[in-house]
Amino acid sequence: MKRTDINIEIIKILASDQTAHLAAIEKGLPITNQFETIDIVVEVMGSPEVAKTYISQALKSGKNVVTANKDIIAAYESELGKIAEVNGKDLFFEASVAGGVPITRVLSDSFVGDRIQEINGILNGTTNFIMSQMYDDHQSYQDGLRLSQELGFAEADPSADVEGLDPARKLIILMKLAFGYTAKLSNLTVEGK
Ligand SMILES: NC(=O)C1=CN([C@@H]2O[C@H](COP(=O)(O)OP(=O)(O)OC[C@H]3O[C@@H](n4cnc5c(N)ncnc54)[C@H](OP(=O)(O)O)[C@@H]3O)[C@@H](O)[C@H]2O)C=CC1
Ligand SMILES: N[C@@H](CC=O)C(=O)O
Repeated sequence: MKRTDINIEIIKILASDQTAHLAAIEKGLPITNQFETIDIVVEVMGSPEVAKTYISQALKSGKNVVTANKDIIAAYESELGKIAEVNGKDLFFEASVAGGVPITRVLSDSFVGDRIQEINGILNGTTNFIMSQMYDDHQSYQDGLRLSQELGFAEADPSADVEGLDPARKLIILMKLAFGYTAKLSNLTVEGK
């Protein structure tokens, strides 16, 4: 974090099951099961329902939460946002959509006085990568998908990527931020392989 002058120090890593991490603890990693001692919860588990419960409980317990979970944010941002507000905490989710750009903070802060007409972009890296592999390198679809999994672009279950659900969820998040419109997945026409 040189350019921001912010020093982030990871003091503790929360893991409920200590026995699963004995080797890491022996190596000196600061793993704890004392939830009360954590200030900021970073949720990058990806398990939709469990993660929603954890995020909600974390906010209610007075923790700020950062999540990359677009499934949760697309479906429950309003609900979780209210919980954050009531508890005087922050819920940030920049990595949930185009984190490398980035866009969520720009939409909610920098463009707050602007009227946005439309949003265009490639919202799924996996399918974009697969198609580039097929077109540029004449790879098969399966090889492109396997490589995208090996490189970590694809979700743990890549069906959300290749069936179009992943970009649809990202679009829902962007629509809320850009137009104040809360869409449901069932409102969208989604196509994929
Ligand atoms: N991959 C990417 O480029 C991007 C991913 N995201 C989002 O980030 C999140 C994580 O994605 P990704 O890193 O690819 O996923 P991975 O599956 O690679 O990693 C998920 C991690 O969470 C752990 N985990 C899963 N369930 C639980 C649980 N119930 N309790 C504790 N730990 C758990 C897994 O542990 P174990 O391996 O032991 O099961 C694993 O270490 C998802 O919400 C995804 O949509 C967002 C933007 C980009
Ligand atoms: N699986 C996603 C990862 C980032 O959101 C993608 O391919 O875009």
